Amino acid sequence: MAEPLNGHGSEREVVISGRGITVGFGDRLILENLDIDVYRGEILGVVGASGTGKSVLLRTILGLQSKRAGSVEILGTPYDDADADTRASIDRRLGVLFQQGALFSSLTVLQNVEFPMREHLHLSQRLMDELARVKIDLVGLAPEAADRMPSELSGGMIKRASLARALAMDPAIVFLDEPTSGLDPIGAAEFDELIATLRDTLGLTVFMVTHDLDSLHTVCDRIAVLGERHVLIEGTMQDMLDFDDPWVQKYFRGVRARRVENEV
Ligand SMILES: Nc1ncnc2c1ncn2[C@@H]1O[C@H](COP(=O)(O)OP(=O)(O)OP(=O)(O)O)[C@@H](O)[C@H]1O
Repeated sequence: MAEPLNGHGSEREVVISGRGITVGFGDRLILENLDIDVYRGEILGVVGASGTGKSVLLRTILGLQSKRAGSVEILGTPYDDADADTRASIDRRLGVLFQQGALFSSLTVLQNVEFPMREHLHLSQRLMDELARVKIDLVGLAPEAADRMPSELSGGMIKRASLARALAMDPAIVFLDEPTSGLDPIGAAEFDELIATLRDTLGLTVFMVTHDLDSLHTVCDRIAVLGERHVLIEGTMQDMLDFDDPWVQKYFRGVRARRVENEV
């Protein structure tokens, strides 16, 4: 297995460990005997053809999708068999940004960011407001955005607001499902930059499902490719380029990939 590229993951402390993960729907197996490790402080990009099970894997790690076999350990604790209290304390260390942003449309940005705090913490309204405004600032939104409704936000602002909510509980690990989808290239590059900055400043570990070759080139320390119901290969971008598999070659060395390579 490849070393993470940057110093953050050099101790190679595993913060997510999935072993033998098998998930199916009816008679269709999506993931079979899949192993995956995520190291503290790294940004792992999870890629694969459409329908290979990237979102299913993310949901399975989070315990939102039941599996037929396998185990998941998060932050050194077995997650599957954990009692409710242990599970809740792990959940508090995880932040999630789902594919569609998934903000509550009837709540302001501030109220959306406060939502997880309300669920998990017992804080005064004033303190929650203060903390939520810090998160809103952290993701690069103007203070006025706090009082806006999601319908009044651009796509990029929705992603940032969703990220602020994912950061509400000061998570150790953030899961991002296609965070740059629907953003224009400039918005996507800015979001990538934000993710890298947050990783550097907050020491986050990031598990990012993405189709975005720019993101893979610019912010991901390691990449895991899903295919044939398991992780086909994991490693650095160079490992991807050297890997002898038709889909991997086409994906990382295709026309779009060459354009990205020339630009970064
Ligand atoms: N709840 C479900 N019931 C039945 N099938 C499902 C369910 N969830 C996912 N699937 C199927 O599992 C497969 C993998 O889905 P998943 O959303 O994980 O793909 P993906 O790799 O994230 O794809 P994309 O890149 O298009 O988002 C798909 O064929 C999908 O139809």
